[in-house]
Amino acid sequence: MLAICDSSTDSIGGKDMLEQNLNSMSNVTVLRWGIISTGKIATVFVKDLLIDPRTRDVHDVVHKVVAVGSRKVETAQEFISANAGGDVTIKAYGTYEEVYADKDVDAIYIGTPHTYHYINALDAICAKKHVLCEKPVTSNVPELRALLAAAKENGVFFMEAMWTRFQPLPQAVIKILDSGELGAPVVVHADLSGDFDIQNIPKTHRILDPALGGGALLDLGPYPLVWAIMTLYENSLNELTAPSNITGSILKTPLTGVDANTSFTLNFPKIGAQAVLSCSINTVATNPGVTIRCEKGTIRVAPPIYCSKSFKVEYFAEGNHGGKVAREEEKRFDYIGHGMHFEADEVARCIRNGKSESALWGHGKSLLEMTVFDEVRKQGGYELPKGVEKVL
Ligand SMILES: NC(=O)C1=CN([C@@H]2O[C@H](COP(=O)(O)OP(=O)(O)OC[C@H]3O[C@@H](n4cnc5c(N)ncnc54)[C@H](OP(=O)(O)O)[C@@H]3O)[C@@H](O)[C@H]2O)C=CC1
Ligand SMILES: O=C1OC[C@@H](O)[C@H](O)[C@H]1O
Repeated sequence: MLAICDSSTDSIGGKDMLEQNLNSMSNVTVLRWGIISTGKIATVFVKDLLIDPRTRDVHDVVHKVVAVGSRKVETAQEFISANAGGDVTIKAYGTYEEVYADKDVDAIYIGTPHTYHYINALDAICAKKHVLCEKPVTSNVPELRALLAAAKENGVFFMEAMWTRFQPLPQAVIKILDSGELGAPVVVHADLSGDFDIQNIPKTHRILDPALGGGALLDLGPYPLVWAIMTLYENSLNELTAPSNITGSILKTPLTGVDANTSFTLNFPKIGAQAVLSCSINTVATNPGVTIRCEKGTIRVAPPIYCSKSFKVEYFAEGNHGGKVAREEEKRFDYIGHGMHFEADEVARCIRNGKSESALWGHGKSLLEMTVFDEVRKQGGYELPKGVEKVL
């Protein structure tokens, strides 16, 4: 299982430079990953995993890709050549099952389309592998509950890949809110939209195909929602009190019937705050992508809200209720890589520490997310085709 190395051990296999250099590092946890699927986001994830953590000033964990599974072995081989420098120590498999069964794999990353997350994660969990599963974690709440029960039964770590939660910018925003300098939050607006050129892409594209959970809500909705969760649900004044009165409105595209434009709201009565959220697949994102309106000022987060690199804070003049800005600050963030390594580091640390879930993005927050999506789909009349949801 997980290898914990100190300077006196040679228990890490492989011959690449990074591993050889590990001999000079002490107490480093090496997490050995199996990658499920070879699509767009799996590519980004693997590239981030393979950045030498020391260049990111991370010295306690190291990620090693040991296996890649695809529906075709040739695709897995091409993926390794293109994204892992053709590393011959990485095993290419033509089925996902072989990755789950591989004894060298500690943790599985799942990057398949939404409606496959449940079955892929369940198979991995049943093979007693730890799991990091792309967002949205499942198609609905019952699927997620079944996965959480399976993870508990098999004693494995499970996390939705909500990478935004682990990035430095949101942590800085949360710190400002928690400092109380801006007073309590009142309204949070967040949007993630993307122009997917839906009139011209094939109807089988995952963003349009209802069988793959297509549409804006399940693909883009997790990001406005994570901002609401981070700023309102997690707000120290709210004490993790669940939102009430979830509303949702869906405008479907006649192309395939998936939601092209969705807006949804959540009330947080304990702190008197509301989240107003939206997502679209046929227009570009708003700028700012997130606006956090507080009693004494406003935070504006630049798009893309899933890995924003800057935000502005406006501080209102003392005693001014008209919103006159007395002071404005801009904060910028930069880091090596795309930003998925932060969540991978969290997985490695949680597993090293024997945790079943992350304290930052744990099971309860994924459950809240899926509860919101189920409710919004219900109110908006968006049903997935029969048989797509594996647990109802
Ligand atoms: N965190 C983030 O920023 C992002 C997350 N995502 C999430 O990741 C997931 C995948 O998105 P993305 O990488 O863009 O998707 P892609 O279509 O690019 O890749 C999906 C991969 O899943 C595998 N797959 C298995 N079954 C199917 C099927 N029936 N149809 C199509 N592909 C299948 C394929 O890999 P193979 O052929 O090797 O088996 C395919 O390459 C989604 O759930 C999405 O929400 C997506 C983009 C960004
Ligand atoms: O997670 C995501 O973030 C970026 C989007 O372009 C993508 O479709 C989505 O899956």
